[in-house]
Amino acid sequence: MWIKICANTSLEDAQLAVDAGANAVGFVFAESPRRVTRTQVRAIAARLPKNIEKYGVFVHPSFDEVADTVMDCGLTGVQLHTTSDPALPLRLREHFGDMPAPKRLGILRVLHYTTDFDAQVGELQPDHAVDAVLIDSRTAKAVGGTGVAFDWRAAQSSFLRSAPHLRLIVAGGLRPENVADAVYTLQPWGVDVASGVEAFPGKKDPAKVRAFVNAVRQAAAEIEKVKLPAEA
Ligand SMILES: O=C(O)c1ccccc1N[C@@H]1O[C@H](COP(=O)(O)O)[C@@H](O)[C@H]1O
Repeated sequence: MWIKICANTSLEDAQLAVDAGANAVGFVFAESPRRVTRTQVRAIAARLPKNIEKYGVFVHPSFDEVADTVMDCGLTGVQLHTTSDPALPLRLREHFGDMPAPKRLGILRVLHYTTDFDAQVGELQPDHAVDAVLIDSRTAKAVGGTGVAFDWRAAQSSFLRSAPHLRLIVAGGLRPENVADAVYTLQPWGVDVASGVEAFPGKKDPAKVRAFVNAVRQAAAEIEKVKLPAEA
């Protein structure tokens, strides 16, 4: 299972995620207590292993903002929250190329789990520009980094009904104590966490980061064990 530890603000925290066994680290370029600058991320990303995926998180970004930041910071992926331009993923895919990993720019489109989830999935452009859909919660104040979980049980049937063809990444209010339950309930392709592994906003807690990754790996292994040979 793919694991991203998001909203890192220092090399120490990003390296902690790498050492704990995460597949990807993320950096928030949007309004947030965890916001970082391009200068910071360029310096951090250059010191991380080549094989760790490095995602930039953007809210309502322009094409130029995303494309310039990818090049400037050496990002390998982007996470697009609430964009008013539905064609943005396709424009980015055309710009960066439709090659296979590891050269491919990862594009994650964020949807919020609300009662109109099915409609949101229906509005996704069927252009194959998006590699995975990240399902998050939102509050009146924030579109990400909320620390609030959505109703996984209710979401499960929506996912099966409207998004069985999509790679799903679950986010929103995940913590070391509840992530296994989310994995068992939703059986996603990946998980993502920001505030749930922090000591305080903008600073990761090493014990929480390790416990989170271990809990996901263990839950994913349990799921594999009960799969029929044909499904595995
Ligand atoms: O982390 C933030 O502050 C943030 C701000 C604006 C957009 C996205 C943000 N983070 C993303 O939010 C989700 C879940 O966060 P949490 O685990 O509930 O705190 C995650 O995908 C982060 O990438």
